[in-house]
Amino acid sequence: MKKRSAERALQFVEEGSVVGVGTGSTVKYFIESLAGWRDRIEGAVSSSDQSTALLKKIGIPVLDLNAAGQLPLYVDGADECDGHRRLIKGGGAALTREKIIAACSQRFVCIIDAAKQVNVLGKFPLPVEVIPMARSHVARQIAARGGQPVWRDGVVTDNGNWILDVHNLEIVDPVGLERDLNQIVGVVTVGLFAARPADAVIVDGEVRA
Ligand SMILES: O=C(CO)[C@H](O)[C@H](O)COP(=O)(O)O
Repeated sequence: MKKRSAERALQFVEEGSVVGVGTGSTVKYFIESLAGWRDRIEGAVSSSDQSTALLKKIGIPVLDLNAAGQLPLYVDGADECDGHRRLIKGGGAALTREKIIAACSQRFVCIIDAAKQVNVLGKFPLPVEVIPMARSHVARQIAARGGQPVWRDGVVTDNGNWILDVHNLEIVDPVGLERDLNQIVGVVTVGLFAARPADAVIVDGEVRA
């Protein structure tokens, strides 16, 4: 189902464009299908070292976002998706670059399988990227808000930071929580994509606008 969603996303790719590419096992299928478009796109902007390596392997030029400017399309997976196309992302620890590329893209197409769909976000632990020296401070602030932060020990993001996975959250106000957690000193990025949700979601190969 992940592969079907990934392949369907090709219909959004524009001839001669630069494509924003996310991270994860679903995106891996998208990158594989993008191989057929190698000569029809200018290149890709990648959200992680992992995706960069895969893109280069199939001969797609990886461009710097600052040089590429605004992108017509960003394709990425998600860990959870609600009925308003709001997402939890960051299971692969690439949330910061993913959020930056999403912010720079006209259309964000999210590719998932049906198991990722939820009514209320929060069953999947919410990833929060933190500056290493602020880990305990951020954890205390999150605990004071009722969350249960767990350090993803041993994981260092592509930006050299650490991840806290926050359990026990029933996220009834995703935009409010995203804004609130963003205010905590030491937080780099919250894995809630609510203020800027996806524009379209492909579930099991079916487009849901
Ligand atoms: O946010 C992500 C990486 O940071 C991924 O999109 C998310 O974890 C989904 O991954 P997968 O497609 O492997 O299920």
